[in-house]
Amino acid sequence: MTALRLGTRRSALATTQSGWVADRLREAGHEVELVEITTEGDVSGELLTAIGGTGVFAAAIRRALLDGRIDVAVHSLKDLPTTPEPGLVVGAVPVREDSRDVLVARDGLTLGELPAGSVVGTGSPRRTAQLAALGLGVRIRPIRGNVDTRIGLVASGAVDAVVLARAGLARLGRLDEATEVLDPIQILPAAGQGALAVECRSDRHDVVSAVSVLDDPDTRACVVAERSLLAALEAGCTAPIGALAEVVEGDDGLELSLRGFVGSEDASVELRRSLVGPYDEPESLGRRLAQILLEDGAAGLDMTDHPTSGTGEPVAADPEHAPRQAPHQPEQVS
Ligand SMILES: NCc1[nH]cc(CCC(=O)O)c1CC(=O)O
Repeated sequence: MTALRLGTRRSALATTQSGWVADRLREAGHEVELVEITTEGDVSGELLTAIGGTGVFAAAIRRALLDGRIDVAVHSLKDLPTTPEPGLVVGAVPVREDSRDVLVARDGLTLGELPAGSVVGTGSPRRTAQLAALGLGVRIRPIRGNVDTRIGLVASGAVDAVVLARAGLARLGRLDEATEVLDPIQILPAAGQGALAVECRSDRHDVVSAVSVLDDPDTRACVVAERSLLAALEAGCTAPIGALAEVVEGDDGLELSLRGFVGSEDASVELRRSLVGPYDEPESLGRRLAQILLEDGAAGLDMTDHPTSGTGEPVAADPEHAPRQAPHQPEQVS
């Protein structure tokens, strides 16, 4: 096999993630060449929920795979639509980072220490709905932009705090800027958060076999359960849904524990349920938990992708706040 062409977006997070996968493949004896891909989400300044959700990032990369311009693509799993793409396969789900969200607040504050009326920036309906459900009296301001931009909004005083994925900060080496790790009891992460998907063409058996060494079965089982929950709720990737699966020790060996949150951004609905099931049936576990959530009240909610309805003016990705990256490289909503 000649060098594997690994497609990557140009953002700091994307290149870090792709670089990590490239290094693992090189360790396994493969030659790897990085190929840069620009996506619609990278060039538009719109709120992501307004331009069709996070799928815009995955779509351009998937086209490059299908066209044969690249052999391998690395996605943040939480940004990958649950609908399978014909002709493509997730060849590996590497071991995942800590899946939790973190708070980055002014003056080292925690969520509980933020005074009522504080402004929390997030473009994620999932984070908005769960923050609202906590009843803290904070105001949500919709924002977008890459990690650097979002942290910059706290530094400049535009917002009092932002909520980010811990995994993103960890990969960028900026974990020390988090002021609190948010317990999933309060804020459940997005399905697949902290995990990567290594995607390739299903007819390229040489590539499928090369990337398979990166697969972590426990992580794969967990993210399959989480994504099955999302799919069974027929929810878009920007829906106000949280999901977290963990491998637990059962009476007869390993089992999967799955927790789910479904809510609305105005906190009029907030549902949390959990279920434990067999390790080797993650898909059914997700479907069964979705059924319970639907029966208990999620059925009436609109969970298709829709523009987020925060309480303040959107704060666009401001180039001034992102000195270390070009302004057209925002991260996705989640
Ligand atoms: N929503 C965009 C996005 N996609 C993946 C990550 C971080 C890494 C991950 O969750 O795997 C982030 C940043 C964030 O939500 O703060």
